[in-house]
Amino acid sequence: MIRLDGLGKRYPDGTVAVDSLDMEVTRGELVALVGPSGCGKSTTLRMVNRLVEPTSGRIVLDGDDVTDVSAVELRRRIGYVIQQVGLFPHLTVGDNVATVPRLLGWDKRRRKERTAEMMDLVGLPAEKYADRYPHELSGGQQQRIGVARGLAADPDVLLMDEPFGAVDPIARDRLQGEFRRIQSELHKTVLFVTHDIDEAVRLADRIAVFSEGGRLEQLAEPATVLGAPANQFVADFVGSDRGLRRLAVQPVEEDDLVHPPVVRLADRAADARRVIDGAPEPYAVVVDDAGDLRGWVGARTLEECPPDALVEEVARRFEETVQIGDFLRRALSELVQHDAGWLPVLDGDRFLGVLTPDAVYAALRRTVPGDGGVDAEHEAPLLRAV
Ligand SMILES: Nc1ncnc2c1ncn2[C@@H]1O[C@H](COP(=O)(O)OP(=O)(O)OP(=O)(O)O)[C@@H](O)[C@H]1O
Repeated sequence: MIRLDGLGKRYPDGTVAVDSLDMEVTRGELVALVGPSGCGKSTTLRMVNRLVEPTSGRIVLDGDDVTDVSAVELRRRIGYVIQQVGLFPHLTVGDNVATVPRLLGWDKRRRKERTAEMMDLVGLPAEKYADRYPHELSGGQQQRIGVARGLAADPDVLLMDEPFGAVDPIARDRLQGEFRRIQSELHKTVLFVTHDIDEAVRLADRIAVFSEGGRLEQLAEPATVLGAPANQFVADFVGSDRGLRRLAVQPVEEDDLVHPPVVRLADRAADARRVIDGAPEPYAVVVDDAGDLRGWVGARTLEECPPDALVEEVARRFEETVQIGDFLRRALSELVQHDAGWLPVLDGDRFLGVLTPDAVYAALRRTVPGDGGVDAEHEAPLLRAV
């Protein structure tokens, strides 16, 4: 979808903002560009829509070299959302959203319909907000209108430069969540500049880590960048708490699970007790005949009830469960919140096993595909701190 071929920018004063960048972004993918200040992220982005002219290399968009495409045509194909410029203060919010459709000569009715659709998408209905002026919106609302404006002409590609940079952390968190939802509906091809590694981890399909001079140090999925940084630069950039960050991107997998004794609803208490006897922990998980989770039962309860009582009569419900594939962060947060030693993991209703704090720790230490960068010894102390 977007291919950068030996792309470079040397500013007239001799500053090499981007050296020779090769990179591909596939259709529907969101790639976050991260790196220290001044490493050429914004320059890279602005070369894609030709706000900055490259001094070397090519940008190929869906097979077309974009230097051969007119600026108007580019604007239709590429949406642009930025933090700094914001909205035109003298235009209403509705007119701001309709900026590109107006430039493209859409008629009034089509513009109005599209504006209403985009404003709904970002949760600010046109009836209420379209006639306001930007200063009559909160910072977070303005950012949302920025996103609506970027999407208004239904571009294939969206370039976003610190789009949520100017709002407080809570509004930022909400905007990120909303943008994830929008992206899961629209599947735009997105290049997203951020200095916030957590934002990149949360939103990106892949993260591109740049160093000075627009050098690409690693381009990989968030879990790989955090779990197997390509080199010391990337490891330092993503930070010493990357072990914790991995919680947000690493899913619970079957191999992580511990398998306690399992009893059935119709088992007798005495039989269930015998099943628990040999186990390291004094409890069993209770399932029905279909293997669906129905609760748990402790050894003491089974001892105290009549031996021919049914498990069904004494089983207790779990307060929380997680699904296979949920992220470890959710699992760990449930374990901590309920002060639980174990958390059942389900596939739909079917019981698969339990996750313990030790199992979460082991899962975080699991090597990720593409390992071979910074070695495991380097990583172990970081994870031990989790
Ligand atoms: N018009 C310009 N003339 C000269 N140098 C420039 C110009 N614009 C940017 N630069 C330089 O190019 C380099 C890359 O800048 P760029 O804005 O792309 O970095 P960035 O990674 O987006 O930084 P930040 O995270 O601070 O926004 C910097 O050294 C910057 O000073």
